[in-house]
Amino acid sequence: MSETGFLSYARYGKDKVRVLRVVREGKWHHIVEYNVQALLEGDIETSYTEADNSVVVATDSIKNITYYLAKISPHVLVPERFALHLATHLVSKYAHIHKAFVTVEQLRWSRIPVSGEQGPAEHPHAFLRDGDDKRIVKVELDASKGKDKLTAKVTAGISDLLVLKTTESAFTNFVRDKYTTLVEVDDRILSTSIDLSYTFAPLAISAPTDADVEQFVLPDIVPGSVWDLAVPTRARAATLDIFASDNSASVQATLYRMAQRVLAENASVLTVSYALPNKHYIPVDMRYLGVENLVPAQAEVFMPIAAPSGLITATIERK
Ligand SMILES: O=c1[nH]c(=O)c2[nH]c(=O)[nH]c2[nH]1
Repeated sequence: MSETGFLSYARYGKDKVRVLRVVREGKWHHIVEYNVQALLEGDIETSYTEADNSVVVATDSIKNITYYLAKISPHVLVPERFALHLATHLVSKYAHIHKAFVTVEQLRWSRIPVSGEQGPAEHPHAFLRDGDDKRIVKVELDASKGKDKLTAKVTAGISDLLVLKTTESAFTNFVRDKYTTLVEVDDRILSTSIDLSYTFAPLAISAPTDADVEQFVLPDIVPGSVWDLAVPTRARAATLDIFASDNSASVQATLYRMAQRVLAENASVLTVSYALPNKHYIPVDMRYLGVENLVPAQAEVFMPIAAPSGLITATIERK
């Protein structure tokens, strides 16, 4: 077969591996629910170019490894640590695999509040989905300089955090020309579904051999580091706080303030990126009924517009 193209990029693996893990600590049960994507790169070209499956770790096996690690990993309750453990095992186990790309999406489960004997309490084993936003962790593990010289790039963040405010959002002074129909408003509904991601400096990881996969030792949980669970908590709180309290001149300006706050509060974070769709809510024109509903600060009935939406994105880097 004469070939006109060459393989310039190849990466494969399993997507949407759904797993719920229960950790029992006496009567207190802890859970995490993850959607995992685990992709591999390495000496796999011939599987594409020569139909050579001898270099293919089946995606079914990658799924099985994901469940095995969910069972045995001491790091399973922390998505950054679980993703790193899984990625490290994948590149350590297979000599011809040089990079692993693991994305863990964590769904929200919080303890159901109950009335305890001494007042409000949290239930030890009953949970509630208290939001559609997810915690997202991406690990890119690079073993191309040797299996004992691993470096990991860790990105973490949030997706689908849906918010809305009913005032303290304006949009004025934008370009006006023959294409402009939008009117300036000093008061509007602002709603967005927040996607946030933040990065850390690359980490050097000492790899386990296959034999000690269960004893994988990760770096210590240093306050402010990638392992510090206060980082995701603070980043989410800062994002919500700025969204609520900023007197917004635009999505762009509010985004920038959110990112500055996340950088200021988390010394180990190097870059902060947001993708903010501007989910428009349009005041309904009822003048044909003699009803006023168009004065921005007084409008009461709005039509949510599913599409199109604005989409405002940016990355802010530490100086
Ligand atoms: O905050 C906004 N930024 C924009 O860039 C934009 N464009 C638009 O039509 N409305 C808005 N709102």
